[in-house]
Amino acid sequence: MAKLFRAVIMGPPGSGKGTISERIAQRFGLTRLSSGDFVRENIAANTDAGVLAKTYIERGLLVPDHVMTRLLLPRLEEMTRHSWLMDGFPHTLAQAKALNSTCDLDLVISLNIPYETLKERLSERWIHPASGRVYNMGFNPPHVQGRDDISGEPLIQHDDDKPEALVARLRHYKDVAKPIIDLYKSKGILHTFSGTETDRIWPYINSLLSTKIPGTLQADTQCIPMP
Ligand SMILES: Nc1ncnc2c1ncn2[C@H]1C[C@H](O)[C@@H](COP(=O)(O)OP(=O)(O)OP(=O)(O)O)O1
Ligand SMILES: Nc1nc2c(ncn2[C@@H]2O[C@H](COP(=O)(O)OP(=O)(O)O)[C@@H](O)[C@H]2O)c(=O)[nH]1
Repeated sequence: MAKLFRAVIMGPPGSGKGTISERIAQRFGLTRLSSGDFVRENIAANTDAGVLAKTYIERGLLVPDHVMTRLLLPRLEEMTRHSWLMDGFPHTLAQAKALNSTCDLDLVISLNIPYETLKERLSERWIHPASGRVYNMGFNPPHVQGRDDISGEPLIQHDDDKPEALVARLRHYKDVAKPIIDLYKSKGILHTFSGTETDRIWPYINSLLSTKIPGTLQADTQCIPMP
């Protein structure tokens, strides 16, 4: 039986992880997994891990590694018959190691986007908080200004996306991502894409994945449950 395909997309805030993973999911039929969506779902469902995660998010903090792995790894273990692409996890080396002992990743996409571009994009990013749908007033504006296309509900901007918060977020990303990137590089599965426009990067990602994915989507290799 063909092998399953498991991939991770990494990059600083605003680098296009959400936008590109949506395109990959549509084009290749992978299940798109987003750590932010998992966190929001668990908070909404009041699970133990969700209640705990909320106490950090409310203070503008990242969710600690042990809570994130408790949230995510069981979901991955359920995905035994799916190929997937993960956005937002791992965010730390500890998370990368936990993921490593659960699944063999086939490929990691790392997006390398200049700071000025990130700043511009994030200042124009608007979000529908309930669904996580992302808009950009220049690049992919909503049909009706300030409203989500599907629900019609109001869009919001994250305080985090303001330029004054961005410098610190990017510095933090560089620090935490370096050892993860080194780890994936040493495994030979890292592919880095640089540029200022998603539409120009996309053809390269598309052709890379076309060489890696064909016929790989219906296998039943398994994620091994963590001890
Ligand atoms: N891997 C993770 N480790 C710790 N906390 C996480 C992780 N993934 C998500 N979270 C938490 C902290 C985030 O502020 C929150 C929402 O996640 P997410 O929607 O990915 O954030 P974001 O939209 O600010 O990221 P980005 O700007 O990179 O798109 O969930
Ligand atoms: N102008 C412009 N905006 C883009 C481009 N690619 C993505 N965006 C927008 O930039 C913002 C950040 O993209 P997103 O996919 O959310 O990045 P993430 O934070 O890495 O998940 C969103 O508002 C996107 O709609 C691009 O090529 N040009």
